[in-house]
Amino acid sequence: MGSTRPQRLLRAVQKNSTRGDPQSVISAIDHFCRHKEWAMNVGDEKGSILDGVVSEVNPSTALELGTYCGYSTVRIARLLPPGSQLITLEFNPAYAAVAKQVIAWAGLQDKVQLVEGPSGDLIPQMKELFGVKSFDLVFIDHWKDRYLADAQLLEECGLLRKGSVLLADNVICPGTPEYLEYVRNSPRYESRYFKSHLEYTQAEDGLEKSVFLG
Ligand SMILES: O=C(CSCCNC(=O)c1cc(-c2ccc(F)cc2)cc(O)c1O)c1ccc(O)c(O)c1
Ligand SMILES: [Mg+2]
Repeated sequence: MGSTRPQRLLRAVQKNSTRGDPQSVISAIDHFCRHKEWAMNVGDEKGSILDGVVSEVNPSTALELGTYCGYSTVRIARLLPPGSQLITLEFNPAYAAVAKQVIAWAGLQDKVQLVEGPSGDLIPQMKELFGVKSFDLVFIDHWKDRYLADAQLLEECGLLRKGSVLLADNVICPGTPEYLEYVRNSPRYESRYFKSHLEYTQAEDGLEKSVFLG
């Protein structure tokens, strides 16, 4: 049984970064993806935009949809103030197993709750499972055809408050047309596009930042 790409990415992290140093973990993954094997992390260019939004929001409670190998989980968690929590949902058990180890290697396991399962089932359980009142920030980076359904589910479950920020990856490539149409036309959101590139490539992509108006 050969190794998978996420397993090879994890080995590169353990080999080329310092345990407990999130920045070195981020750099090791970016180097691996740029020079060895492309992988669907948000990457360094869009990652800097993500950092800016996280720092601006300074969330007490944040949610990530789509953990993959934990790259954006580490980017977000390293910027969280003491006492704040990041909950990250991953459907794929193999991805979750690698992400857990990447997050632990970075030393951020105390700030992160990684939950395995389908977002559509888990979102309605956030209040009872984690005592979440509402999310200050939601980073959306999972199945592109689940973005709209899960944004509306967050609204319906009362998990967004006036000022909550949704930040969505891949709104151009692979693309999330129905989600974009919704947040850009709904009176309940103030939406803005951050033009960038698909991770580690020159293809256009970008992040959409949408503030929930209540
Ligand atoms: O992978 C998933 C769905 S979650 C990952 C969503 N993310 C993406 O798909 C994603 C994709 C791309 C991208 C890929 C190829 C291109 F040519 C261009 C762009 C970029 C991103 O930044 C992404 O976030 C999954 C689910 C259930 C399973 O059982 C399972 O095996 C796998
Ligand atoms: Mg993505």
